[in-house]
Amino acid sequence: MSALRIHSLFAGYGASTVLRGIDLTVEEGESVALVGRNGAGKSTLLLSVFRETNILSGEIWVRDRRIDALPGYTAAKLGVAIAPQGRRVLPNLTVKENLLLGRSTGRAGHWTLKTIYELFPVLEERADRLGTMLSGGQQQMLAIGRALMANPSLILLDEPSEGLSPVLIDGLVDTLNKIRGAGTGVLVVEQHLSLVKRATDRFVILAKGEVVGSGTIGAIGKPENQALMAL
Ligand SMILES: Nc1ncnc2c1ncn2[C@@H]1O[C@H](COP(=O)(O)OP(=O)(O)OP(=O)(O)O)[C@@H](O)[C@H]1O
Repeated sequence: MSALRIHSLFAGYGASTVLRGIDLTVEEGESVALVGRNGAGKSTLLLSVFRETNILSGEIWVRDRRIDALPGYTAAKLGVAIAPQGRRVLPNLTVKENLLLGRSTGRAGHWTLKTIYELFPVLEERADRLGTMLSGGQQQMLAIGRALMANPSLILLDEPSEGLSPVLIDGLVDTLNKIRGAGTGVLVVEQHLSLVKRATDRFVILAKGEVVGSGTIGAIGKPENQALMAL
């Protein structure tokens, strides 16, 4: 059974339609990169899973449940977590409190404070500091850690490398591979092709709200795919 299946999805904001007939599937434990230019609709697609957009038609399934007409939190209840773009660390909470917040919507499983601290030791060192006192890279770790605390079967990551230095991007590659190794599915919006090449199985290219290409990750550098990514 697929972790996520989106079929012929049309969605947008208010009167504007952004996504035009999207088909996309992520299998259990699979790691998929969603690529394409700014404004292609990648974030809109992730947000649609939580009904934070205006869904016009089409279907969204999480495993065997169709959720496109159910409340936005349904995806979370069924085991999908999101680390949204811009990190959204809660300003008045400590690092530890931010992490525990992630657990409140989730299930039991591999990811606990202990395993998150093993993944990101710096978060344990700074557990009692306010989340907003962390550096950009550390806030990114916190956002990912908070999403993992829900023990999702699928995690959606929106541009996790945004603002990270090359060294931190290497760390992010390791993190994504550890998440995959723990059996958690990944759908990651990402512009850094060097990152997705090292940490995902497959790619899907979005342009102007449509899927225009896809393939196994080894083919992402082919000229025809580069051309589709520039559309
Ligand atoms: N809250 C919103 N209200 C209205 N339009 C929006 C909103 N958010 C995004 N859009 C529009 O939807 C389109 C797709 O944006 P989206 O953020 O999904 O693209 P993206 O592929 O994630 O690109 P980026 O990398 O820039 O985030 C753009 O034209 C954008 O201006």
